[in-house]
Amino acid sequence: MQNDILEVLISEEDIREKVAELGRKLSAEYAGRNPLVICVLKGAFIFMADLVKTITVPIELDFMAVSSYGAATKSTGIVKIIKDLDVPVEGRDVLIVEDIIDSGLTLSYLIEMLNNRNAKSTRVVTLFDKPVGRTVDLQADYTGFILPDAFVVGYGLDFAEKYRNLPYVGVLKPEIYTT
Ligand SMILES: O=P(O)(O)OC[C@H]1O[C@H](OP(=O)(O)OP(=O)(O)O)[C@H](O)[C@@H]1O
Ligand code: HPA
Ligand SMILES: [Mg+2]
Repeated sequence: MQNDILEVLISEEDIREKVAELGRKLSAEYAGRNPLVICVLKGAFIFMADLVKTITVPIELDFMAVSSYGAATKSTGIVKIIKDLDVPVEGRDVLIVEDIIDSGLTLSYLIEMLNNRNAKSTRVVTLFDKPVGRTVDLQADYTGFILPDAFVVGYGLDFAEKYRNLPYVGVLKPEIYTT
């Protein structure tokens, strides 16, 4: 698995520090409130698990599974809901937890859905942001790292369902996805 990585972009230690910093900011933002924290599966599962341990206000969790990449390195543009939320969001302060914002299509779809369901507030925290990939105008409220224009894997991020369990984020060797 490690042999398929061209370059480590962000180390395990750098991720740990950044997650703790985001947790401190979110704890301050949500002081006195009880947000509903939504994990966008599958990619955000590791970030979600690490992040919520650093948030010091009471929260509730829910999970949603959406997919638009499949075994490709470009978004299909079609956001497929694989699992919807279990609880209503009406009147709730919602925090969406994403691993990466690339084209922005997944998030714009989710934000519209939550607005239609009358969430009280919707904020987004993403660990990674690839601004050059954007096809829709959209920004997270909290961002960990800005990434260059390369397909990355690890810390939850996959290529064709592999590499999610790498503890760091790295660039995949192009021959892995071009052959
Ligand atoms: O901004 P975008 O271009 O929409 O890309 C970001 C989304 O793509 C990935 O999910 P994917 O569809 O690969 O599903 P996965 O989380 O199960 O890997 C990632 O986890 C984000 O949810
Ligand atoms: O660079 C990426 N890697 C893995 N999954 C992704 N989904 C959007 N961008 C990426
Ligand atoms: Mg994926």
